[in-house]
Amino acid sequence: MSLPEGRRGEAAVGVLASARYGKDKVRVFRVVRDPTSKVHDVVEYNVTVLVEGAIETSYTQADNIVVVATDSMKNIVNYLAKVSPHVLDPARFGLHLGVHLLSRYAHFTAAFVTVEQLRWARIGTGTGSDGGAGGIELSEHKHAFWRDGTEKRFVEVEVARKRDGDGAVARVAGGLRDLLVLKSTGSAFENFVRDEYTTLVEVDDRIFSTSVDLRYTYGEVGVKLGPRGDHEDSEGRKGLGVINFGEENFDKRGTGAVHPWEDAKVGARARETTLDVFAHDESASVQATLYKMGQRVLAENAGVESVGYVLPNKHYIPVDMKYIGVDNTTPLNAEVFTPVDAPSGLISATISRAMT
Ligand SMILES: O=c1[nH]c(=O)c2[nH]c(=O)[nH]c2[nH]1
Repeated sequence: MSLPEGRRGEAAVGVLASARYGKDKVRVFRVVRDPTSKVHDVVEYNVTVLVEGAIETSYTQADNIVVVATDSMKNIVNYLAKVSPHVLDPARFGLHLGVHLLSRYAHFTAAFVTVEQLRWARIGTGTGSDGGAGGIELSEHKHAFWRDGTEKRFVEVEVARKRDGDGAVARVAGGLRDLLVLKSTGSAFENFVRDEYTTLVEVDDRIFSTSVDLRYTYGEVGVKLGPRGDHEDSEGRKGLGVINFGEENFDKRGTGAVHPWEDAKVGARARETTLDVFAHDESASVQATLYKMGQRVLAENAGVESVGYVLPNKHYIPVDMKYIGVDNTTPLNAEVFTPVDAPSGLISATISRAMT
């Protein structure tokens, strides 16, 4: 078999095995105003959009005719943030973006969209500023928000064109990153391997702190693609109408009771469950607590197929005060700790739904 040619006509030593491109870290903020109630909803996203398809020649032949500029992809993210009815829901917005990219550009075979959501929470009206909801049943401010921690929710959407015929399949994963938690008891670590390398003492009571990264996956769903070209809805908005999350746009094959576009519920439930297990488990180890979290998330969310956690074990070391005659190391006397940035343990696992 002849090798492809390199730049100066010599035989290339490599072949393009895979190629994917797009825009990373598209920062977008959207406000949705209700003109009647004057209540505003806001979202802030970091969006990544990547595509695959008939783009090889842009790499191998320097042929940009197949390239939709990454700058245009950024524009598409902003445009859909303006016109998509799904913009307030990261999973639906990600699906809309993926479906729109394949509907609009026939030579793309797959789109990979990640939507990371930053936490803007309403300021409670109890904080006493004007603009509060006053007499109506709303205890939170209509248009003032605060950044509720560094935790982020994310959704990863892959929309892949079916090889035969119309439509595409969507694979969706959701989760959260950087949820920092700590408990000051209810955690032990005993009966581990003791050998010539062991210095760690066994403890039946310790501080347990971790920064939760959670990622869960849904079963594949069928998706309809919109008309090719500049599809417009009745009000002339391009890109709308290709997805509406009604039954007619999705087939449920491979999913259970929960669909990926219901991710808002699943994400909130998985977060609550993670916090609940963390708080209440009499932890024998990070590993054992992680496993219980995964089991609960699977049990409570029928459409979820697998749950993965990455849990750093953020060590808090009791300060040795024997030099001054003070006991700060035996379990009940350990009160002053040094939080250790590095090294940390790193415990991860994925729990998949058992085949029945
Ligand atoms: O929960 C734990 N799991 C480990 O594997 C481990 N290793 C260690 O030093 N401390 C801990 N804690």
